Amino acid sequence: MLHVVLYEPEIPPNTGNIIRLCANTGCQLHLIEPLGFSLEDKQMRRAGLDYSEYATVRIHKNYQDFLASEQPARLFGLTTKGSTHYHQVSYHDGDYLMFGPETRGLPADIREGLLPDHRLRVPMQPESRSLNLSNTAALVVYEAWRQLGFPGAR
Ligand SMILES: C[S@@+](CC[C@H](N)C(=O)[O-])C[C@H]1O[C@@H](n2cnc3c(N)ncnc32)[C@H](O)[C@@H]1O
Repeated sequence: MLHVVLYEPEIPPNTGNIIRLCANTGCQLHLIEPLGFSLEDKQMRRAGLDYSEYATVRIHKNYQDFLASEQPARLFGLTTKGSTHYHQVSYHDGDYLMFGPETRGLPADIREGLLPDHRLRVPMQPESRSLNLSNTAALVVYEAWRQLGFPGAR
């Protein structure tokens, strides 16, 4: 199983999209607090998620708690400051794919704590600043799931 990690997400509809993405691709979703909203938020409810989709979500109090409880063997961080392109990685079952908050991205200390070749970037035009969080998650999750042979898909 692949794992998706949202570090301190801020915008409810992005997290709603990613909950659905994880439910559809069989990923475990980890949300690292503080969240910029409540999971009961009206905008989250508007995403129309059902109970089984929420079942993919695990909440962690902070990054240290996440590391201590999950002990990820391989943790990748998606960052506009990454040097490896996301499609050049050979993904493994059990990999963790972490994404930063919408307005700030992953903090420098967390980025720098990752192996340099685990800091992944999605190619963009030179003048572009960043992609939308949930679009980025969809690209990377589908690339990793594709490489694994779409396990569990029909
Ligand atoms: C809206 S972006 C954050 C923008 C922030 N100013 C930055 O430069 O990281 C939210 C998250 O989406 C992901 N993201 C967006 N565009 C990306 C790209 N081109 N390459 C890798 N990750 C990207 C990252 O995880 C980022 O933390």
